[in-house]
Amino acid sequence: MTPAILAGEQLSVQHAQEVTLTYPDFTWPAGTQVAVTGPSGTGKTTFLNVLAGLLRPRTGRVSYGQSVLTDLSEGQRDTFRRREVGYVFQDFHLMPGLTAAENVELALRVAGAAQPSRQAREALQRLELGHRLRHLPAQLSTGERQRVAIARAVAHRPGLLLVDEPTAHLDRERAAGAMTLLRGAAAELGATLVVVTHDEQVAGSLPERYQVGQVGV
Ligand SMILES: Nc1ncnc2c1ncn2[C@@H]1O[C@H](COP(=O)(O)OP(=O)(O)OP(=O)(O)O)[C@@H](O)[C@H]1O
Repeated sequence: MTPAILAGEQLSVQHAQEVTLTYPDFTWPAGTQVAVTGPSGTGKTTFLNVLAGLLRPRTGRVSYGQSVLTDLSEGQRDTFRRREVGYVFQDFHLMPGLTAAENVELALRVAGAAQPSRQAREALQRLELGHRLRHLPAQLSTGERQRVAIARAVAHRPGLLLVDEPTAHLDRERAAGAMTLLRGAAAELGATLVVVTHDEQVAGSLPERYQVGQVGV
């Protein structure tokens, strides 16, 4: 994939009649690594979902290179997400009935990868999970499950890596390790890394910060 400038302007999202979330404008060159911070409930996860094309904002536009994400049809946004986006969910969202390798392979197939099973194996090996390929998520530690989720998110070489609360389930040492992995993976791809976090230490480990916090009614 070709990493590209990610930009947003005049963004707001309405979830329900009474909740309107507004976002500051941003322009992030390819390869930017940014922490999204702000009080609970101000719309950080919602923001990631807009960037992923999972959610259409009420107002404003998001562009990624030449594509205006907010102008795309739902089908086009699905294609964008499968090809350009790697998303590490807070609770990982691994398929419980699939092994570690199958979880990564499935994402690669969906992204149209040429050799999904070899690429899945290699992605897991790079994250030091070569000895866990045939394990089910329930047979893995929390840190290992997270590494599978990271492998799944980066294996198709996305230009945009979105991560929700990567350290929520980890102790301090593992949290630092997870951030090193994510930053290294993004740097290797030249991808933009957007990390939602409550953890000041995590936020401080990233060079840029995007503060979310205005809730309108
Ligand atoms: N699908 C939805 N339908 C209605 N309201 C929603 C929906 N998703 C989120 N909200 C509301 O939108 C607001 C922002 O939610 P969001 O999860 O994006 O915030 P957050 O900053 O990530 O929160 P936290 O830090 O607690 O995880 C909250 O008030 C939430 O209740």
